[in-house]
Amino acid sequence: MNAHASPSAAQLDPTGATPVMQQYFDAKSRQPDALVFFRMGDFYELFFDDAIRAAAALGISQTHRGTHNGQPIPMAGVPVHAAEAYLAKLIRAGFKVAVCEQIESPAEAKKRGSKSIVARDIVRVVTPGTLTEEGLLDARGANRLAAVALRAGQAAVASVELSTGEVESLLVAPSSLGAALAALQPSEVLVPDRLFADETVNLALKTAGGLVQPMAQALAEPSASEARLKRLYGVETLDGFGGLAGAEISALGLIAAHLETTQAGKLPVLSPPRRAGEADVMAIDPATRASLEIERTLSGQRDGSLLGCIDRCVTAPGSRMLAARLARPLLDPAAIDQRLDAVQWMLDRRRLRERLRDSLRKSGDLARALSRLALGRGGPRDLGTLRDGLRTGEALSALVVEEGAQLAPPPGEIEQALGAANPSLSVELSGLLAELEMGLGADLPNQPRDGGYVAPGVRPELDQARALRDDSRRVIVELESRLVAESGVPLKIKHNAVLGYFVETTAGKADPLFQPPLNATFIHRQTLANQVRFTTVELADLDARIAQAGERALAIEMATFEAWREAACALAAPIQAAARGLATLDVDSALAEWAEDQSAVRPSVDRSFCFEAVGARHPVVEAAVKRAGDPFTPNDCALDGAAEGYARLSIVTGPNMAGKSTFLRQNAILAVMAQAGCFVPARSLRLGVVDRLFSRVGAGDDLARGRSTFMAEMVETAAILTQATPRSFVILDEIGRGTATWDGLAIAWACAEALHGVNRSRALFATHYHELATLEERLPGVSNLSLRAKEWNGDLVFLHEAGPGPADRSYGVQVAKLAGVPPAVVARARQVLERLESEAESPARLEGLPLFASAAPAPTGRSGPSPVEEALKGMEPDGMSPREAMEALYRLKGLL
Ligand SMILES: Nc1ncnc2c1ncn2[C@@H]1O[C@H](COP(=O)(O)OP(=O)(O)OP(=O)(O)O)[C@@H](O)[C@H]1O
Repeated sequence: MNAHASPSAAQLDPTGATPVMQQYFDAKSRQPDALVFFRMGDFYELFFDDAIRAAAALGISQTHRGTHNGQPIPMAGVPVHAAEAYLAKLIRAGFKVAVCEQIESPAEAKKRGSKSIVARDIVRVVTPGTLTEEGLLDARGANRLAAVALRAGQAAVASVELSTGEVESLLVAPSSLGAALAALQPSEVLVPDRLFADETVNLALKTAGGLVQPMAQALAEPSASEARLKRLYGVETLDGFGGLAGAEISALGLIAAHLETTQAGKLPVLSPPRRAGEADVMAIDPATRASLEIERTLSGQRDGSLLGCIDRCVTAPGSRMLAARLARPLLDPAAIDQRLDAVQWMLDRRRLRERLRDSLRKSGDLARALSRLALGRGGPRDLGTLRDGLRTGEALSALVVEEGAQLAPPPGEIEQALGAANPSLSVELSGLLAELEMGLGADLPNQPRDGGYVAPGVRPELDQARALRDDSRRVIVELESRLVAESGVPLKIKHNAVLGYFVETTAGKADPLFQPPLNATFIHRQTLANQVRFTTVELADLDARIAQAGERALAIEMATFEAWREAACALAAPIQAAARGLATLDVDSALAEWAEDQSAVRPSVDRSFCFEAVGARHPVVEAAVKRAGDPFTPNDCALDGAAEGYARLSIVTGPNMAGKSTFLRQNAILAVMAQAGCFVPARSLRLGVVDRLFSRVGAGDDLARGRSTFMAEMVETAAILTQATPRSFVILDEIGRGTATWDGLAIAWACAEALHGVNRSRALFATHYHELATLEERLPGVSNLSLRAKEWNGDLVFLHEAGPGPADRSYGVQVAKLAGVPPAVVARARQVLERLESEAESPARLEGLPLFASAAPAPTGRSGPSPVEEALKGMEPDGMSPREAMEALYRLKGLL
């Protein structure tokens, strides 16, 4: 990562190292590609190459500690109490960190012999996908560890959200790997070596983002994977998970292997894998997802994305669930209706909704707290989060009853969520809640060893130890005044970690304490520049009693914590269900809140091929336009895949800046929102479910992958033309604009014809090639739409209104003027334009084109294979790179 001269410790010969460094070498050899955080007292130390790399990444100083084989050992360290912030920085910079802890106290080590050093072991390897700490996670964002595997022609994407214990497995066609991964937005992806070497998979991995971890091929082998998976879940057979396919077992097995190493044997509490099929969710490829800015803007921000705009959730788990819904809209109208019923119910009950949301605000992140507890990283504060979450669940059900809303049974989704979140319906959960309510004190520290969190009156032996400790402290105060009175010396009793309790006085006043008779009572301990410290037999005795009582109190607290922790982990499944219930109620009420605010309506989703939007708006652009004090113009859009009621494909024209892109995107976003179960910003929407959504809107250069703008555009267009179905919804913006005019027009023309006649998808096709408007007369399912602008006193006024018919002209020169292009250049452009327009041939020459060019060629009467078939025979798709495949496709097209 950084230039450095020191070799990695993993390559050094450990012979001759001190015993502590032997331990270090041993740890490093087990995690050669991770930075090793080696615990030494209050610091995590890094050595050799790790020290140099970490010091550079963290901006901390690097020093040396002793020598190894005659060379100074580079060292850098971070204090244990501040380690989390440093860890976060290293993980973000792309490092893995192995935490090597002292696993016994120095006193325990001494028992084995005076020369023994404390035992150390790697207790965890921190990677981006295995984070669970609050400080390291984005509260409103998911943090998924994914794995991909391929077996018997099927691909699987498995994922786990370790911080909540959710596991999922998805079986897809290998060509859909990219889309499936993009929907998950993993932080880390595990991939078997062999698959990593595959160019297409590699591309999909790069697009999805996250740290890619190649894994030994052997870890993905069937029997090894199965065994690991059984171990992870503690089951004898995987049958209970409902016939996992081979690829799924491999992918889940990779996750199990990774968790075994990184969690050093501590088992997380995981829910059984939730199976999702490609058939259940709308496929949205990575380019479409990015261009519609569903979860993030093109520059990677949540603010300004669709999610950022509509998210009114009051809890972080709610926001995560909403993000997951938008990432994967559903396909089944009945399932979509269930979600919409729940939003409608919340919308109809404003007062109840407000009270529910107030209550939910106090609920915290139940699932993440539970996960930390299960992994042994949790503390009393996490138990407090469990208590608050369960208490909220109880309060919500009570609220619903209070408001009389249970009289007519709530929709299934609400009823189920309320039931799961309500601990009073389960003896065990209500028992745990009662115990935590009673047992947890007011101050809840992060670490169990900080003590003070078990409430008084819960454990009599704890109360006794505390009383003894506190009583002794009172005796110390008395002792101080007594010693002052007896000695006549102004002294104080103080405490520190090294000496315990001691008597302190200033150097100038200390003399009498060294002289008889006082020296019989005061025993000298330490002389500093300005102070002298003593102890007395009585004080030493009290010190020991206080320390013992304190230790005893802490031991009782830690044992109590452990008992509660175990009780909570034993109830992992119902607690996770309660967490999901609370998140569901948050999402449903937040969507209702947003719908009320934005006058959004319930969409009607069915199995037709219709798309009928009336008075629709783009939620994000509308918000931006309104912030600037302007109104947003709603627009209608009607398409019919069956091309019966309306056209299947609309050619959208209009001047630059007229609102074409906004119009295209808003209709695609409406489909996403409706199928995700949200109300939509429109006066009405009727939608026949969309199986795949494609958007090719203004791609930039993809230099990282060595593609020009035009090449990137064509790759995306090729994907659409090969994958879009009659159920799909396609928006294409200015196809062909990145090349010579006539080439561009020709490509745009051919694509429109293919979409209309071959793919038969519902499509909006924005273009500046006005020649395409003539397609309306040539093809039965094509209509023209345009976004209007008018000239007013020589200036252009945008109406942002979509209406039937093509645009009359481009107004490009007027837009250039609006943009502040110097007047002389604008005037010259006008001259050139007039000249070109007068010379231009009429579109009549297009009339020579054959109708339905994309239809299959007529039979030639020849009996042998066609040139296309011949050429196809000679092709070896498995050995082709995507670019070669594209080129081959063009060659085939050329043969037609
Ligand atoms: N329906 C609308 N109501 C109000 N303002 C709108 C509307 N649609 C778009 N706008 C405004 O117009 C601006 C330009 O819109 P958009 O980018 O969609 O135009 P375009 O026709 O695609 O332009 P170009 O052809 O230059 O790409 C938007 O940023 C927004 O501010």
